[in-house]
Amino acid sequence: MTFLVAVGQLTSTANVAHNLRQCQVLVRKAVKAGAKTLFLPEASDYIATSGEEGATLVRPVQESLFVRGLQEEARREKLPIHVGIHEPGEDPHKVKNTVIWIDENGTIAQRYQKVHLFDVDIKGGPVLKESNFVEPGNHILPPFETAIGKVASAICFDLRFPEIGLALKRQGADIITFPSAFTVPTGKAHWETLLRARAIETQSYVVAAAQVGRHNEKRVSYGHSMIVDPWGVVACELGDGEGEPEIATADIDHELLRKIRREMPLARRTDVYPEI
Ligand SMILES: O=C(O)CNC(=O)[C@H](CS)NC(=O)CCC(=O)C(=O)O
Repeated sequence: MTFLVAVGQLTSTANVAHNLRQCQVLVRKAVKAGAKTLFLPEASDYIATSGEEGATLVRPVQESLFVRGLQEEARREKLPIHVGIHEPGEDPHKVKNTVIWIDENGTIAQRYQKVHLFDVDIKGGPVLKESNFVEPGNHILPPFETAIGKVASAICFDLRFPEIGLALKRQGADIITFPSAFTVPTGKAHWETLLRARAIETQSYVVAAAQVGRHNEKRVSYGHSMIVDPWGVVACELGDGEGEPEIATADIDHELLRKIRREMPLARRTDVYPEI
């Protein structure tokens, strides 16, 4: 069985209403292309200039015009949407970096909170301290059954930790998602290699919707949203241009998944190293 899916790419800013309109354009394009699910980037609801600005924009999902707008789209188009957002933290000064699965009825059926936070200080490169304004999650979300297969959610910087992908695969994932907002220097150096490595070692589809371009005077994202097949082939990819939000589509082919897993079983030596 084969299912066409779409990754959407946009440039979120601090204007939540505008970001929703951009995502609605992506929904239109995904529907027109015949996609059965739309995957949107990390922080699609907003990318703020500071943690303080973010704190003024974050809303609980029930009160979020962004989330409610996408729930309406999902229900109207019968199109599941996987989208990265922010939610209020337990600490009023912090937020949660989450991704939600809105099913074809418009219901939020799944939710994952990013467990690895991006705290870097690279000489001549990005300086970002996500833990200053984000609370980390403490759980992996077990892969969940959907019409396109078993989907597993991880977010952006989680991509650098093979353990999370391996754990999700062991729990039954067919498709592992990494909604992202990668920086340009780290994206150039590592993005495609990491995504392909995760696909090859888990023998799973990797779906990576990414933010692109200039969000504000401080932040630019790498783009290059892609879907990688379980053999490590880049099945579709977008560029790094700003402007109209764009989608790319690829098939999730369950025959190919089964074939690759059958032909090259990755039997682990858990007597030699720990099981993940
Ligand atoms: O909450 C927001 O506003 C959006 N979140 C992000 O952009 C996050 C945390 S700052 N970005 C990353 O994790 C980039 C990782 C990366 O670039 C790498 O691993 O190289």
